[in-house]
Amino acid sequence: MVESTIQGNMALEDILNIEHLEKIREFEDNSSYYILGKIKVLGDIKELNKNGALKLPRVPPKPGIPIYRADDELLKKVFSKGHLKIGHLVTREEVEVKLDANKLCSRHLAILAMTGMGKSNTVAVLLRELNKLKATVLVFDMHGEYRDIYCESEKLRIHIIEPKINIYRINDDLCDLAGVDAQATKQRPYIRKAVKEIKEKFKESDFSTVEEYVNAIIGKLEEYKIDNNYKKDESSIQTAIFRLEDMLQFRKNIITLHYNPINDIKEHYINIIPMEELDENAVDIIVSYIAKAVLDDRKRIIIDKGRDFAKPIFMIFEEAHLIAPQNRKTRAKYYLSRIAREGRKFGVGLCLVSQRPKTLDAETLSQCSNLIISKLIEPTDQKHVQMASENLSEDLVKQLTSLNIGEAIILGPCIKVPAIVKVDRFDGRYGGEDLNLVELWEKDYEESENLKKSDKIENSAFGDDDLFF
Ligand SMILES: Nc1ncnc2c1ncn2[C@@H]1O[C@H](COP(=O)(O)OP(=O)(O)OP(=O)(O)O)[C@@H](O)[C@H]1O
Repeated sequence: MVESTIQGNMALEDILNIEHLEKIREFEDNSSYYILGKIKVLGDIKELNKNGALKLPRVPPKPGIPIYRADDELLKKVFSKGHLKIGHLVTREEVEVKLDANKLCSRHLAILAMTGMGKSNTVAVLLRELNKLKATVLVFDMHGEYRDIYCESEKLRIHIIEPKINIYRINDDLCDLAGVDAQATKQRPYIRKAVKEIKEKFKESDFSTVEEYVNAIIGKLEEYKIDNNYKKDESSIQTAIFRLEDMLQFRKNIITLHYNPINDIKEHYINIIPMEELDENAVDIIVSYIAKAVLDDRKRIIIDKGRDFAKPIFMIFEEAHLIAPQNRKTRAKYYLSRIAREGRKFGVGLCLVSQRPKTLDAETLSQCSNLIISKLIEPTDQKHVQMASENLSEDLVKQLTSLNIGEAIILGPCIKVPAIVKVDRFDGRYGGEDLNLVELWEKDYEESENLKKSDKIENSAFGDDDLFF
């Protein structure tokens, strides 16, 4: 791979001022210019022909040997043998780049780029390609971008899972879901005590609705309120009751009973969980609840039935820096890093999508061996990614600032050698695309003008006394 080139001219090397330059220019001709290319040896073709792998030769090439432009057929052997058609080499339109789906999903993936550089488009292309492989995918769709995804070339199997949480199955998170302050040292123990006593007395099946269950907890708290032993905490207990009543009122669309998210996941479908209406706290609780349920479920399948019965699943987390932030403890971060460490053995793959890599948890990011990185100009973002991924070399980092929209450096086990790829434009529609504001203004203005005209016509034609009743 030619990493960089410079152009020079021996005759101009020591020029000190413009007059000299003008004089020299009268005599020089094109032959005095030279181009110097810095190359990186990617591997030995003989090995490639033998077993399709690119092995670095032990000995560097001799100085002065001829250099040839690699022909497309050779490049196709390196880049076009995978399962997932993601695009083509940025310098070779005819050389398709196909990624190894096994290595991509089992060794996890991070899709990183500053905003507007094509992350969601890349996700949409991957979803289409994974759908062709009948993959089971679960997308935590923070902006509801993929809810209405539509592809021209491929009938996508899409299943929408409205975010829900079975609050009988959670304990401490119940206080958070109810919005009990993390420092509420009195409310929390009382809620925990009430939940514990209720669960000792009743099974989940004893409650037909989530209201019944929450009101049972509130009933318990009411008992504590009139109990002399807890008199001193009466106001805290009352506040806890208010919080639970608020939860019933404001979170009723996401709290439920008798629900296991695993039963909601359709195998071989792109399962999308639109989370645009949830606040950060609810997102954290739901993402961790589902991520834990998936990991436990896939583990149990392998432990009970063996690897041949594994049900691989690829989970995509948009806005991953909000879910697994670098400097903040969240539930979801704990489960994401567990999946990043253990998921490979149980067929659970992770894809983190972020436009703020420096705020993404470095430990979780470092478990993503595959990277699709588009333009990152923030040096702190670049440094953070480089520290988290040993395969991202200095020379590749230098390329990051010059990438255009839709161009990405792809590296890791999913591709034989790092490459700069022009990602295909998704052939369909997803929610994140840039709006054509001028077109929308024009259309909306015309519609409103036509509306005014038709109102005028209506009024003038009928006038007031002609209205038919
Ligand atoms: N591979 C591509 N080829 C050509 N144009 C692209 C490509 N990917 C994205 N674009 C253009 O860039 C725009 C933004 O793309 P996209 O929504 O994928 O960016 P993004 O990084 O997800 O942005 P955000 O961070 O805001 O979600 C798209 O509307 C499209 O016009």
